[in-house]
Amino acid sequence: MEQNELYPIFLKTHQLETLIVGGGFVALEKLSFLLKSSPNSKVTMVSPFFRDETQALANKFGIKMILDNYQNSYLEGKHMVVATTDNVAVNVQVYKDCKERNILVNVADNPPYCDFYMGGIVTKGNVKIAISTNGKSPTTAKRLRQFFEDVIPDNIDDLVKNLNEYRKTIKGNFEEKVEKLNEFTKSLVGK
Ligand SMILES: C[C@@]1(CC(=O)O)C2=NC(=C\c3[nH]c(c(CCC(=O)O)c3CC(=O)O)Cc3[nH]c(c(CC(=O)O)c3CCC(=O)O)/C=C3\N/C(=C\2)[C@@H](CCC(=O)O)[C@]3(C)CC(=O)O)/[C@H]1CCC(=O)O
Ligand SMILES: NC(=O)c1ccc[n+]([C@@H]2O[C@H](COP(=O)([O-])OP(=O)(O)OC[C@H]3O[C@@H](n4cnc5c(N)ncnc54)[C@H](O)[C@@H]3O)[C@@H](O)[C@H]2O)c1
Repeated sequence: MEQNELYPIFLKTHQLETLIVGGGFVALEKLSFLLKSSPNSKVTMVSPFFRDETQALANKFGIKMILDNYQNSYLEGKHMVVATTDNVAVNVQVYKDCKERNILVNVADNPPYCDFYMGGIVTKGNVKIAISTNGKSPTTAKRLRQFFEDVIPDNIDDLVKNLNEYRKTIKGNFEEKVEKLNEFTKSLVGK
């Protein structure tokens, strides 16, 4: 069976500078999911035109808006870039400019021009699950996200917090602590 070899990482987007190029429907979708998961993300958007819905969301979250065509100078200081324009040549240029500068880049909805994919994301308190179909079916990623949002109990966060407290009370060296935490939680996976 074909395997998904992507490596998920959980970015502290409030410590990173993100640029979204374009201000239309796709920009709105990518911005919405970014902010849903990470409301304190530091985002700049550059586009000669912003749709009203994009503008409204951006205002709510204090996103920096630049009314201009993309230029490579806007990449300065950016760690991560998402290109969403309706101009293929511009998106490819963004991709090339980012590669030259070692900036992580995602040309939305265009897998060959992505260093990373956006995923389906489920958040319950401190617990977060990211879902990828290896770029094969975003619809499946969305449906799985909805499924897990439904079946994972909201109080999963209580378990995490309780274990965090319990962990502080355990005496002994690292190995003894790990053993106790594993013993305490083994019923969760029926082992
Ligand atoms: C998960 C999610 C996150 C997000 O957007 O933040 C996401 N797409 C979502 C929805 C969605 N996107 C599209 C549809 C319409 C149905 C369809 O076409 O399937 C739907 C479903 C809907 O809207 O119902 C259109 C589409 N998307 C891509 C292509 C190109 C292609 O597949 O080749 C096309 C066709 C374009 C065309 O026709 O030209 C590609 C990508 N979309 C990805 C992410 C990356 C792979 C993730 C993975 O590994 O699974 C990847 C590779 C790159 C990227 O963009 O990062 C978000 C769900 C969030 C949620 O609900 O939780
Ligand atoms: N909307 C969808 O669900 C969808 C699905 C699949 C593919 N696509 C494709 O994705 C692309 C974008 O779609 P959309 O619906 O967001 O289009 P859109 O018209 O809503 O938005 C395009 C945005 O790109 C901006 N733009 C154009 N040239 C630019 C430049 N030089 N620099 C910066 N910004 C620039 C425009 O100002 C506009 O804000 C299209 O090529 C479309 O075919 C869209």
